[in-house]
This record gives sequence, structure tokens and C-alpha cells, in this order.
Amino acid sequence: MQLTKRQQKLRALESSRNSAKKSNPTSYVNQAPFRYAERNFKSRSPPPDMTEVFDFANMDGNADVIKKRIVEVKLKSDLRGLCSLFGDSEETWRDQWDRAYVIKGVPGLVVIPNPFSPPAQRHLVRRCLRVHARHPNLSNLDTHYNMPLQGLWELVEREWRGNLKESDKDYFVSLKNIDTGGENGDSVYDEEEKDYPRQPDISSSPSLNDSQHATTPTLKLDPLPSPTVPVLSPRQLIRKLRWITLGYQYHWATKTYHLNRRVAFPEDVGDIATAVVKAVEGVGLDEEGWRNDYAGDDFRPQAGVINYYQLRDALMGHVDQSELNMQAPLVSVSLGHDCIYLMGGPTRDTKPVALRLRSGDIVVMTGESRTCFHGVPRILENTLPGHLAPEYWTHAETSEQVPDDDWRIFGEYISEARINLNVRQVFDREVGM
Ligand SMILES: O=C(O)CCC(=O)C(=O)O
Ligand SMILES: [Fe+2]
Repeated sequence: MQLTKRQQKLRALESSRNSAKKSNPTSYVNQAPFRYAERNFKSRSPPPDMTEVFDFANMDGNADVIKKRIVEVKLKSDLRGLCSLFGDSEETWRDQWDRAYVIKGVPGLVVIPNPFSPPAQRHLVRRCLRVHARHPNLSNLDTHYNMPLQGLWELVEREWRGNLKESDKDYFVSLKNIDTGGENGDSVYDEEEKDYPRQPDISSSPSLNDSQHATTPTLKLDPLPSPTVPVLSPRQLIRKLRWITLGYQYHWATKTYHLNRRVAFPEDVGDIATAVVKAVEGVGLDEEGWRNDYAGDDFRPQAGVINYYQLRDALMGHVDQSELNMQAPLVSVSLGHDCIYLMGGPTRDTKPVALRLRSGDIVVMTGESRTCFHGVPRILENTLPGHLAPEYWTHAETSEQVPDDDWRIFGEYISEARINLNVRQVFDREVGM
């Protein structure tokens, strides 16, 4: 993109102002370390300081202070035996299918570098857009729009193939009537920060507040639609999708689960999470006195969130503490563009570690880390792996490399996005409905 002279001048001015602010200790002196790190990685001008980022796919490239903190550990089992979506990934594995990493000073966190094959990653991206992002799963868009039952993605595909035109009656997804009753618990999405209504009011206190737990019998009113959301074409509207919920649907306003809105948990996502929880059983760091002792057989994938990030989106620091069962590990899978993932401590006063997560990487929050602050301040541009690019099939050399011919449309979406799929156990075991 060519900048005009005026734009260049404005950029330069912004950059010098920000640098001055950054070098002025008084403007940062009262800033909690987690916020300070968020601010660093969100900054566009000047660009963030990336010297202390953990990169598990490029071990030699890590700074010495980072290398010293990474400890390679063995998973309980070879992942390939646990779920058919694992296996045949690119170089990173070199046949070490039981390899993972933990970090000194970050008890409970386990990182498994991408174990998925390229087709498995494409399968998950497709499922996240075509299957999971529709009724009965709730999304941020449901508050404001009468979402089509067959899903927004179906309209996107029809528009893309030229089978849906502006003059067709179902082209524009209609806005919800503002008179529908409810409480105003949701905010309109923001270009840069994902509209998790929970973010602003999560306290930095490590103690769990009972009112945030799943069983609290609070009145769960649906949030009111906003009068200011625009009417958009399917391909524009899909870029406004920020999250959907799986299994037990989440009520953001009260930070509790809807016990009466339970959707069957998707098998492929549940299988991945269960396999991962089984694999990390017993993983720990003796020298720091921690070990994940959650039995894989006790894990039940009961709820999940899929986050859809556009390149300028961020997810601010938060703690996931709405689950009654806070002992079970939380499994989180990255797809598409790389991101910076911050993992802190029980309050924002702990300096977080910054991890570069790539497509396919899995983060598991076990034990202590389960109640710690974390967030995604930055999606890294120009990091889409070739096997997810829209034009991928045109470069394929063998027939196995050729993905389904409909990949191009998913590739177009993911070429400006990152998807995160995370799975939680809410209760101790199954809960009868
Ligand atoms: O996008 C991610 O990697 C993290 C998402 C997350 O923390 C959440 O949904 O609670
Ligand atoms: Fe989270």
C-alpha cells in the first residue's frame, strides 16, 4: 500500500511520539507488567520488541535467556496413536511424536508444537467456518443479526460462487429488532479488541468469585442488539465473526454457562482435546516441584470457544474461571496466522512470557496455569503457512498434496485471519440433562 506524503508524515509523528512515551519511565511506571507486555506487542509504530519471544519451531533463533528457560519433556504417549488428525506434519517433528515443552517459571503450561498434518489443519479450518459457526451454536453475531439457520458460511460460499446476488432476498442478513427484551450485556465488536464482555470486569484478584461459576442460578437474559451495527454482504459479515461457543453455551454477561443450552460437543474437536489431555498426563518439571496429575480418563470435553481473529484483532488478558472444575486442563489449538500469546501469573503483576504460536500448535493449561492471566495481543502478518494459502493447490506437485478444490475460499478467509479452538471441562464428570 502506497502512503501519501501526508500519511507518511503522520506515521512518522506517531512513531516519534510513541517512542518518546516508551522511553519516558513516568508513563509506564504504574503499569502492571502484563499490561506493559500487552502494550509492547500491540504497538505498530514503533514495532514491538520481539527479543524475548519463545519460538518452539526455531529453537536456535531464541535468545539465550529464552533458551535457558525451555525444557523438553516427553508426553505419556505417541500422539499419533491417540487421534487420527495427528501425524504427517512438516519438519518440526522428525519422528518425536511424544515431544512437548514446558517453561521454567511457568508452572503448569505445556506446549505441543504442531502435530497436525496439513490436511488435518485444513479440515479443522473448514469445520470451524462451515459446521461450527452456525445454529445451534451461539456467536457474537447472534446478538445483532437474525443469523441464517444453515450458517453464514453457506451464504459466503454462494456469494463467492456467483450464486447469490445483492438482489436476492436472502443476500443481506437482517438486523434484530431492537425492541426485543433483554439486558444490555454485550458490546459492539471493535476492530482492534475482541468484544469479550468479560474482559473489562475480570478482576486481577487470584481468588475465585463464586458468582462466576457455572452453577450460579442467575437470570440469564440475552443481550440487547445494538442500533448501530451495519447491514453487510455475507463476505463482509463473516469478517465480523469473533467467537462461537461449543457444547454448553456461555453467557458472557454473567460469566456462567447456560445449563439449559447444551449442544452436542463436536466429535473431532472432543477427540483432539481428549487425546491431548491423555498425552500430558504426568508431564511436569521436578526441579520446580510441579506435575500435571489430572487423569486423562477423567477428562470430558464439555464446552469450547472458537475465536476468529482478523489481523488487527487482539484478545486482552483474562482468566478463564467460569468452569466448576478448575483442575481439568484447558486445551487450545491455533490455526492460520501466527500470534503472540502472553502467559502470566495469578494477577497482572506477574511479568508474562510471550510465546509465538504457529498454525497447529497446541497450548495446554494444566494445574496452576489454569488460573493465570493470558491473552493474545498480536496476530503476526505474513505468517500464513503455504499449505493454508488460497492458491495452495496450484503449487501442489503430487496428487496427495492437492486439497479439495473448494479450499480456495477457506484459504481466502484464513489469509487474513487466525482461528483458535479451545476446549474445557465444566463439571467433574458428565451432568445428566
Ligand atoms: O486465542 C487464543 O489462543 C486464546 C483464546 C483464549 O484465551 C480464550 O478463548 O479464552
Ligand atoms: Fe482464555
